[in-house]
Amino acid sequence: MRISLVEEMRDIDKKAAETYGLSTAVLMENAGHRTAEAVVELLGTTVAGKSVIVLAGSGNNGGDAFVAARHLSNFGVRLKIFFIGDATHFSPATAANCETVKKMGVEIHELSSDRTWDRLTVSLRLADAVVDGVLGTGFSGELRKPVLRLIELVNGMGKSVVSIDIPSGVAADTGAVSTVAMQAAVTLTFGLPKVGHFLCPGAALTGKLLVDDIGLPLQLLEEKSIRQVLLDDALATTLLPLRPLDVHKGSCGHVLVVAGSRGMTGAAYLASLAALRIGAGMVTLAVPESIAELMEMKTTEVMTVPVPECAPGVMGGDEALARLLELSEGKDAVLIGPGLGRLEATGEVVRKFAAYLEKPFVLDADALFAFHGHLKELARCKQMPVLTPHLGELAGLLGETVEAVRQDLLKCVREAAARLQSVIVAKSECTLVAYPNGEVFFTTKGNPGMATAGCGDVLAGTVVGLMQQMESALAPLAGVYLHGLAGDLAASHSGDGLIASDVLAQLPRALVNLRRRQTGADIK
Ligand SMILES: NC(=O)C1=CN([C@@H]2O[C@H](COP(=O)(O)OP(=O)(O)OC[C@H]3O[C@@H](n4cnc5c(N)ncnc54)[C@H](O)[C@@H]3O)[C@@H](O)[C@H]2O)[C@@H](O)CC1
Ligand SMILES: [K+]
Repeated sequence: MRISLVEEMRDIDKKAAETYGLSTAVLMENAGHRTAEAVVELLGTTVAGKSVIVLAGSGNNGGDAFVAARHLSNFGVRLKIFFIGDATHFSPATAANCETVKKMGVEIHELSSDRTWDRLTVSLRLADAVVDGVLGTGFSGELRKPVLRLIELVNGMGKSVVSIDIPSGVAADTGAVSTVAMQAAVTLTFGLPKVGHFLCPGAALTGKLLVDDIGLPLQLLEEKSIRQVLLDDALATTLLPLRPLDVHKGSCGHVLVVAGSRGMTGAAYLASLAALRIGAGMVTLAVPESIAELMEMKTTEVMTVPVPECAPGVMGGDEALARLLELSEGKDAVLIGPGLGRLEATGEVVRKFAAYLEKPFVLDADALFAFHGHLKELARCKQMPVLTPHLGELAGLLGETVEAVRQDLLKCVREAAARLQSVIVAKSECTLVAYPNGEVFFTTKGNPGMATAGCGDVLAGTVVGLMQQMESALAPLAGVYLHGLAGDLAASHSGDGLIASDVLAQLPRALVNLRRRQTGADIK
């Protein structure tokens, strides 16, 4: 499924009317009807006699709310509509639907006097649910004062809110909130989900997201010019080919992991084991020579190779580079970075090694730090690098603050992927995988418990471990999906106390889960 920006959704609506003869009135009818059904689903089957407050603004989001009110009234719900805005701005479809509910005798109050605000406060206390049709995708800028007051009032009541299209006050293109926004229990969106449903704070305000096509032609919803794609189960199932019967350890990929320093052996362990656990045939782990023996003891299936040091327990210097170049011969994919340390002598080796590589490789953690102030070198790499930064690392790499990066994360990663000619895996509540051609994949797998040391090392190892098993450019997608799935499986036991080793341990089960989906076998 694609994820749309506001302009793209407007374009779909326009084409629906001009090319397919589908009027706004028809789409609004479907949107409002489905909203009423979503309220019924929330309240349970016996809605007759239940009390619902419908909040309507003067845009088409309000028009959807008037339609929903008509259907809810027909279902026997006790209903009050509170209107905020300027009725002279109604579109013809919104005006017509407002007139219809008025003629049906549904109570409509305009929030223009203290008395109506008082009435709303009392009605909200008694309400079983609230329908939020105040602002949809047409909202921009700072909330106007009366709307801000309304949203604060509703949020303060703690009622179950069904938001139409998007929680009022959330910017649909970014998920940003300027002051406040409605806290929804359920959001019912139309045509395609919007970017703001997936990125925080919008994602946290959306509640359960339902997507309804409201009858829009599939051709419009699958328009290739929409470059945001949801990495859902259906898409993930197509990525990783089944393991051939005559496979051998050489054909599944021999991976080189360049990682670790004194005090950071865990990162090297987690990344190298993750590559094996996701199905790579062999893993060679290159670590600073003084910790090599320790790593030998720590790992069983991983082969350990010592690399010359520039400081105690830290790899670096010309000899280290020579060793890495030699080690990369015959390997299928390379991961550089977890726990390497941030000495300049190490960074120099990382940059020179990356520039030399002509095979798929991942740069993570300290290898990303090595490129601070050297962005042009990234763009000049012979092989397109895969970068796996968390938002702090991404901000550091781009010389921005985390707040600036978060402000419009989609735009930021999309531009960075093009500028750095790299695949960027931006780890967040919704990990984004951005390609230099402008395509960005969103994943909702994973959970807040995974915000813990070492999970990034597991992800980097997962991605590199997949690179020889599939088209290497798609490995970040399969890797992010399987790592998120493993995290969800681990969270079902460990919850917020989850640690990176739990995720590592669940990688094979995530893989089994994916295989069952691919082969149609029962999923447990
Ligand atoms: N064909 C279509 O265009 C369809 C649109 N639909 C609905 O239409 C919505 C989009 O409708 P509109 O483009 O009319 O926009 P909205 O209804 O989202 O919002 C426009 C209204 O918001 C007010 N507003 C904007 N910024 C504000 C601010 N900072 N503070 C306070 N008020 C502000 C404007 O004054 C205007 O009244 C969608 O979200 C969806 O709910 C659905 O009916 C399905 C079909
Ligand atoms: K809304």
